[in-house]
Amino acid sequence: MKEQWCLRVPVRDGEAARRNAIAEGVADRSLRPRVEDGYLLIPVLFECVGAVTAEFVENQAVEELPRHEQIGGIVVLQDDDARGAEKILAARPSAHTALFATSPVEGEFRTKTFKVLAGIDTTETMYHEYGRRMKIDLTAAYFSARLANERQRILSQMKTNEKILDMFAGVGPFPVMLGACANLVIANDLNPEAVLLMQKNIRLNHLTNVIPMLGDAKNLAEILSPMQFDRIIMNLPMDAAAFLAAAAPLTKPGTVVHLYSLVEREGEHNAEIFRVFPNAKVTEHVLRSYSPTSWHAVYDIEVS
Ligand SMILES: C[S@@+](CC[C@H](N)C(=O)[O-])C[C@H]1O[C@@H](n2cnc3c(N)ncnc32)[C@H](O)[C@@H]1O
Repeated sequence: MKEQWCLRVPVRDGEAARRNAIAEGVADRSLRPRVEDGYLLIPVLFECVGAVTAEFVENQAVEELPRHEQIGGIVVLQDDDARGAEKILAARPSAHTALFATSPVEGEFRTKTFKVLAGIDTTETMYHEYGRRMKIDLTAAYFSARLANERQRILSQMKTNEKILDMFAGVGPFPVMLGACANLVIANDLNPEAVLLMQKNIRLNHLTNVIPMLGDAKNLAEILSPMQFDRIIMNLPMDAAAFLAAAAPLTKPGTVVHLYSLVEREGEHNAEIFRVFPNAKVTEHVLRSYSPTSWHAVYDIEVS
């Protein structure tokens, strides 16, 4: 068994990690895990090497490593720490590159710049999420693995034959994840690089009902009317509420709009939501804290 084809986790976390790897579809079940020097080596399918999800990695024991997030084969460190980066790559056989973000998320395309701290000089990787594969390029287009659970929550709410619009689709994580259960997904983004990656991701996942679109969300009603959608995803956390009026003509009674936003108080967007959708049923969920005074929230807006 080649060690670089295995996940290496402390034995005490081994059973949970093995179960996760099987659930994620990355474990090679034809090979038996084995113990070596206090670690459990879990064989990984060849096509999944370098591509385990951030969520999976967060479940592993990482206390002795510098803080980092793993997206496919890339680890992103919180600090500009080249020695720490080498340590992480040595401990994470599934990772090929360690990066440090040299800018915040910025610009219309919500991208970051990165410095390579260790490993292969690339910002591209293959990311796996609940059995789906996605090509990611962290400098070319926005991507975050942190909404993986949120995508499953939406999937679990879907009824059969839904028509879905994703107004800010990026490289397509929501469309790819929801596509197999939908009748049709229209997936729009302003960033041409994101749309190119999204096209690849649609193909990679053999979806024939997801239509990628390059455009400004503010023009979607004009282009897509008289279509009406069962579900609309609005994931532009700094500004999505400003696009509610643009989404409104594409809704009907019963449409559910999922509006993602960074907020500093509960109900921050209620006034805007009720102005555009009077009598809507609105539920707000906290997804995660973003800073000591703000958090990432999703508003589920059921149009009446
Ligand atoms: C926070 S990212 C979300 C991407 C994707 N939904 C995800 O979860 O990974 C926001 C996306 O909106 C796109 N965007 C920004 N302004 C836009 C606009 N006016 N019309 C369409 N897309 C826009 C950006 O290019 C970016 O890909």
